Amino acid sequence: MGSPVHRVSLGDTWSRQVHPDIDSERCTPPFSVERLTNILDRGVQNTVLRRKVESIIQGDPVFNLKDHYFMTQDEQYEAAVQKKFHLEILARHLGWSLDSPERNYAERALSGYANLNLQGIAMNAIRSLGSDEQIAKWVQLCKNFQIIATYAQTELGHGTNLRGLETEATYDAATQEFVIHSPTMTATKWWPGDLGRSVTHAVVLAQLICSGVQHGMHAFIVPIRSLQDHTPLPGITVGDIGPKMGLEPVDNGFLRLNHVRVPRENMLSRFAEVLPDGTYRRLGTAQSNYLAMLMTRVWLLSTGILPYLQKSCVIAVRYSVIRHQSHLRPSDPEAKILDYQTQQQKLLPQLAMSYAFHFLATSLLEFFHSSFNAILNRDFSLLPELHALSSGMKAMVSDFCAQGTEICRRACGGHGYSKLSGLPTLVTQAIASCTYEGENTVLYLQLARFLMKIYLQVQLSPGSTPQKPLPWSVRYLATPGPARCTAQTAAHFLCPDLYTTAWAHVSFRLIKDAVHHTQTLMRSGVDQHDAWNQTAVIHLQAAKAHCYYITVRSFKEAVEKLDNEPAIQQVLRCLCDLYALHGILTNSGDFLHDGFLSGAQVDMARTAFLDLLPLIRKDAIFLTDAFDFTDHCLNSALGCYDGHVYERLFEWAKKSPANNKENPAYGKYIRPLLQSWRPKL
Ligand SMILES: CCCCCCCCCCCCCCCC(=O)SCCNC(=O)CCNC(=O)[C@H](O)C(C)(C)COP(=O)(O)OP(=O)(O)OC[C@H]1O[C@@H](n2cnc3c(N)ncnc32)[C@H](O)[C@@H]1OP(=O)(O)O
Ligand SMILES: Cc1cc2nc3c(=O)[nH]c(=O)nc-3n(C[C@H](O)[C@H](O)[C@H](O)COP(=O)(O)OP(=O)(O)OC[C@H]3O[C@@H](n4cnc5c(N)ncnc54)[C@H](O)[C@@H]3O)c2cc1C
Repeated sequence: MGSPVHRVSLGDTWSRQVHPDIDSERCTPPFSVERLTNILDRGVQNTVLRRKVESIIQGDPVFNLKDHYFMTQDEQYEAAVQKKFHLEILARHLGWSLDSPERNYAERALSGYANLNLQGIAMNAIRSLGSDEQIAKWVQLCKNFQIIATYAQTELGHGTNLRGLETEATYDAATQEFVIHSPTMTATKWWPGDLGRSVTHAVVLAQLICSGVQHGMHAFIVPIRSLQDHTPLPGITVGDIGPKMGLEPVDNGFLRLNHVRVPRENMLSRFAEVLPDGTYRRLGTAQSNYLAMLMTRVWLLSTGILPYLQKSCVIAVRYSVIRHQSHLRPSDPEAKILDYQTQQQKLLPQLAMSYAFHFLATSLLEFFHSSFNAILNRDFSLLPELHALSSGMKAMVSDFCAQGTEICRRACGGHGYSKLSGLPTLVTQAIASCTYEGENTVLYLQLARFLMKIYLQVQLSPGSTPQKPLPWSVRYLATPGPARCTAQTAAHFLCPDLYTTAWAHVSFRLIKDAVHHTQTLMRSGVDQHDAWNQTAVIHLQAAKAHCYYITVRSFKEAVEKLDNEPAIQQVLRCLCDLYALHGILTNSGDFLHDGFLSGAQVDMARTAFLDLLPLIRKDAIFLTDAFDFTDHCLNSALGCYDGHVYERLFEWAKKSPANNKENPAYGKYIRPLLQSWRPKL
């Protein structure tokens, strides 16, 4: 086991002793939690390094998070910049370069509490859209924090429809400059993170116009604020967009550009360039400039989105073995709430999802890394699949993480509503990820469009070997499986091949149905675009099923690779079973629709699912400990490693400014109100 001292980090006196209710859960680990942590970290050396970095972070008073929940938005913003600044100084001192593992671990430990993260997304844009010279120049400036940048694409009027963006970049051959301009109110850039009060530069996405001809969305590096005194530069109107649902430390901003001139070299030109005389040369495809979003979507899955669900699981599961409420049997002492089947049914599928998405994000990242260099060298053959898959997976993971964090929050009853639990912050962070970096419905529909194309391609040449092999994620569309599920007992549903086949079947059928509906409409004379719109809900359902199938398959394959870790393989197998069956049960209509499953088989699947709950329940604390989040990073009164929920909640509440100053409302209103009746008493 890893040293608990590493995890018990808040320095509270009672932390030295772990609460007996959580201690007893950790008595006899059936597998090595430490090994599982190493697997999640992708190597023991990474675990060692991560912990070293986390100890440095949590030992430094500037990174203390204790007062965070009592801060105003303004204070949270300032504290988040302070942390970023301090991290930068520390990193220079310790030699942690911006892309180093140490730096990533430090960011993970401070996730949500330090800002200026759009610097990373702007760098993604420069790395994917810039020429080698531009990368060398601008990435270096960003890395050194000589400039602070954001990615400014979304406008007041358009976020999804990128062809509708109104910001203009008109080339002036006389001066060899672009004139960047917001021609209308709705062209105002709206939402970019760190823009409101912090950045000096923005990667601005604008419609390129050369000699009166529009060439679509291109990226331009635009200075926003003076590097001397941080005042907005001439022609720039910039500010904060005001209060939001969450993400208080981030200053999301607006930006209006009034004929701002930037040199020709500031257009990112890997996939398109403008020659000095104004000649436009396209070097990629019309969508090449969308590459920055694709890269960020893949990157965000494991760094920015999944941790919200994992942390929520840690907090809710730990709390659920401390919290006692009511009695399982009248004569028994009050039960731990995690012993109620309904509590297990809420939390354990979320835990299973946390693992499923970890392996999914890992395989997507590997796919991305293996194809990125080819794309940069203008080999776009893998791009359609990568775009479709990353769009669908970003939508699915953020959707489920948003639902899952909220399920965890509600599973903690009243205390889950307290910000001190950490859960409300995690919920609002996860919810934001359903919208940013592509609104989820829109992203699912991108995947659906790809699936329809592949399906039609397969149908055109049924049985024959296609000229080039189908992309790996959709190969199952060429080989439909059995029309009926063969399961005859509940135990049969614990077979990974059986439930993976079931998911492939449902996904295949929904894609087929969606395409069939679209084509029927088109054959009846409905125009192609209307037909798509009138069947979009069905296509959406198909895309979701495909995503579920891919997740089940990647989880199954990841577990199969763990042959040399039989104990861990066994527990992860249970989680994989639970994940697949939970999906079947919550979408049972789709499996019953064409008789693939009978009602009796759904009952069997439910029995298998319910039987898994107590098995996983006994390992639940180990499975959450394995994520190895420090108490500092969880920043939750409910979720600390030591289980001292009530003491911590009480101590933290006592620190509230409301308890430490005179009540201004008393003198002004409460006393006069109470006293207004006095003469009559
Ligand atoms: C370490 C710890 C750190 C912690 C760290 C946490 C930090 C937490 C910070 C959070 C930070 C948030 C940061 C948010 C930052 C923003 O939110 S930035 C703004 C992001 N905005 C978006 O994502 C907009 C989403 N929308 C889109 O991308 C486009 O509208 C769509 C959906 C792709 C559609 O575009 P369109 O031009 O209408 O294209 P469309 O006609 O649908 O498609 C044309 C063809 O191009 C293809 N295509 C479209 N896109 C692509 C593409 N990318 N590649 C290839 N082909 C493509 C289509 O498949 C289609 O192919 P065919 O079917 O024709 O063969
Ligand atoms: C917290 C946060 C941070 C952000 N950070 C940044 C940033 O740093 N930089 C940046 O540039 N942007 C940023 N954004 C903006 C974000 O990327 C956009 O909000 C997002 O892409 C969605 O665009 P939209 O707001 O225009 O929504 P819309 O596209 O207007 O969506 C509204 C509704 O219309 C539906 N809809 C739209 N188009 C279609 C369609 N074709 N088919 C079917 N339904 C459709 C959607 O499904 C949705 O239900 C951020 C947003 C948030 C919330």
